Amino acid sequence: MSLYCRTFFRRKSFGCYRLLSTYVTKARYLFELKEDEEACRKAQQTGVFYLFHDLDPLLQASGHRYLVPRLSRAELEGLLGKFGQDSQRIEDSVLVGCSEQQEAWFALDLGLESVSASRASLPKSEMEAELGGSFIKLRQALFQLNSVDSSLLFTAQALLRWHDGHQFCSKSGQPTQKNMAGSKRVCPSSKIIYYPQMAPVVITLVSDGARCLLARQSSFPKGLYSALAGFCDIGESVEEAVHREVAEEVGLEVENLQYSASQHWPFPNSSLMIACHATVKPGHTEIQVNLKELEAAAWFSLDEVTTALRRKGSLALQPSEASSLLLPPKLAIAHHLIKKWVETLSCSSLAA
Ligand SMILES: NC(=O)C1=CN([C@@H]2O[C@H](COP(=O)(O)OP(=O)(O)OC[C@H]3O[C@@H](n4cnc5c(N)ncnc54)[C@H](OP(=O)(O)O)[C@@H]3O)[C@@H](O)[C@H]2O)C=CC1
Ligand SMILES: [Mg+2]
Repeated sequence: MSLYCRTFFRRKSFGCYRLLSTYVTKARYLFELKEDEEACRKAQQTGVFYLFHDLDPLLQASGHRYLVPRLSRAELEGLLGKFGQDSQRIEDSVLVGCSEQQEAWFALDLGLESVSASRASLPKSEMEAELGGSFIKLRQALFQLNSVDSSLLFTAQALLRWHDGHQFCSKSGQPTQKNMAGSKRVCPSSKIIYYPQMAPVVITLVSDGARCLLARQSSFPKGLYSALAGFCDIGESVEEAVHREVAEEVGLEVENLQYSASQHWPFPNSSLMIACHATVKPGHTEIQVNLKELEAAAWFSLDEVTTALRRKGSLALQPSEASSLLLPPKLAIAHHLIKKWVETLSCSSLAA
């Protein structure tokens, strides 16, 4: 019995430690798969595979929802055989997680061409017919997926996209090689190791104590307003990025920064969203919108925001509501920032 299994069973007998020990066991197993090529190759024999085609995940419609099918190794080999591919192609997969029982989960894109290994894109519609599903844009499928599936597919897509864009070393120009798990790429010539990257982005909900500041870009759906967001510049701390972005976008100075939460966000590439609350200095609330960045920005009252939060299916409005304020969907961290602000303000006004 391996060290990991022993830990799992010993801790399992103490009910309250079960969750922690399962989590630790999984984390250590995934670490092992990233570090040990043979262990990862072995895990590919018993693991399951999520399929993508040109970064679009394979989904199956079930009523108004989408299910995310997974293929066993044998099913995947059978599929590849039908398209004249051997099982070597499975080594293009990237590790995206594992179950509590240490079944490893991989993602494999059969639509992207691998330049260095000269692997061709497999025909999309023939594969869909074979698999009884469709490769659908993740943005389009987002609202029909449950949160666990969407988070897994976000991760898988981000990792596959990163590998697709890093097939060559930027110093030597030579092809880079993926490790088995897909947690890095190495250039055999320059010896440079490349790791998957995320761009840090700060997102801030600014309040003046009674109202919150929301803004929109011209690309947003009509009526949609969100918190202020912006990419961190190189060399900046999160605090510096928040101060700069708010100043750049709406011409205000903020104080009382409070970290709230974070989120991986896949659009347009991989970002790490760092969400904060902040307030403006008393009396300094006049907005000066930077029209190069935003279409509009305004202060919204607790009532206006509460009403908008209550609105169901917020991105599909009735004609009578066409001029109403719309807020970001639940899966966006901006939604949670706004909801938290409403809850905090509502509690403090009740207590007063
Ligand atoms: N999950 C959520 O709740 C929310 C997520 N977001 C996300 O936050 C991100 C930032 O928001 P946004 O207001 O657009 O950002 P910014 O205010 O920083 O403006 C975007 C511009 O920054 C430049 N830029 C600088 N660094 C990067 C980089 N690493 N990647 C891409 N562009 C960069 C680009 O300009 P140029 O191309 O001209 O060089 C881009 O057009 C977006 O990806 C957006 O999807 C935003 C709001 C809510
Ligand atoms: Mg911005």
